Amino acid sequence: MITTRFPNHGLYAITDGPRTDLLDVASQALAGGARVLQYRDKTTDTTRRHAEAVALKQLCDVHAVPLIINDDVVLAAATGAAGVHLGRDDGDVAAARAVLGDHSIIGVSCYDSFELARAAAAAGADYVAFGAFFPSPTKPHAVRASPALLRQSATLGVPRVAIGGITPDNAPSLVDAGADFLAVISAVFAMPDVCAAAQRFAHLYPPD
Ligand SMILES: Cc1ncc(COP(=O)(O)OP(=O)(O)O)c(N)n1
Ligand SMILES: Cc1ncsc1CCOP(=O)(O)O
Ligand SMILES: [Mg+2]
Repeated sequence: MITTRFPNHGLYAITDGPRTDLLDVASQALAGGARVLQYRDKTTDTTRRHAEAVALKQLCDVHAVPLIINDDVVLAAATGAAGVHLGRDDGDVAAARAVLGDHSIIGVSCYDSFELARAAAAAGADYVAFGAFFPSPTKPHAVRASPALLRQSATLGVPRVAIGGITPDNAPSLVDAGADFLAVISAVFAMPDVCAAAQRFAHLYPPD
């Protein structure tokens, strides 16, 4: 099994399927410089989800990019993905760690809460995610977070991921506030040229 180092910073592209061209657009995002890819599919189609996650894992291996599975520890284990992303309804870090092992990447949603981030870091999360920072086309009712939270969380010693309504135009304010990763769905995958869209985010960070 190929394991891929988790990068220090960059574009964290999150897929927006289900869509028939998933592999093609994921490939374009990676060609454009995405440094982490998350498979996010909120359907219950277990068979398709497994097949797509396997295909994305193979694609990510070619690019030496870690694949993170949203919500689903079992799917992450079954596909040999680099890790899992957990929100408040998705189980805790210890349970995921017990299944996925010490070297897996476990990310945790902390919404607008420093306290959630402190607890996640203490529980062994590999990164903490905050947001939404801007109105999100994907999650219009997401709680809103302030860039001050990114600054405050520098003390936690884990990478900070920003999510929610991020575009190439508003992203620099989050990079300035300390976001190590920009997690983006629509401003990458809803764009007509996915590769070019990814490049605009990738260029906001220096090479790793
Ligand atoms: C990197 C990253 N950050 C936040 C989320 C949101 O997770 P969650 O709150 O569990 O919501 P869903 O994405 O599951 O709808 C994420 N997926 N990735
Ligand atoms: C999953 C999630 N959690 C908070 S906002 C969001 C959606 C981000 O998508 P977009 O980049 O399209 O705003
Ligand atoms: Mg979730």
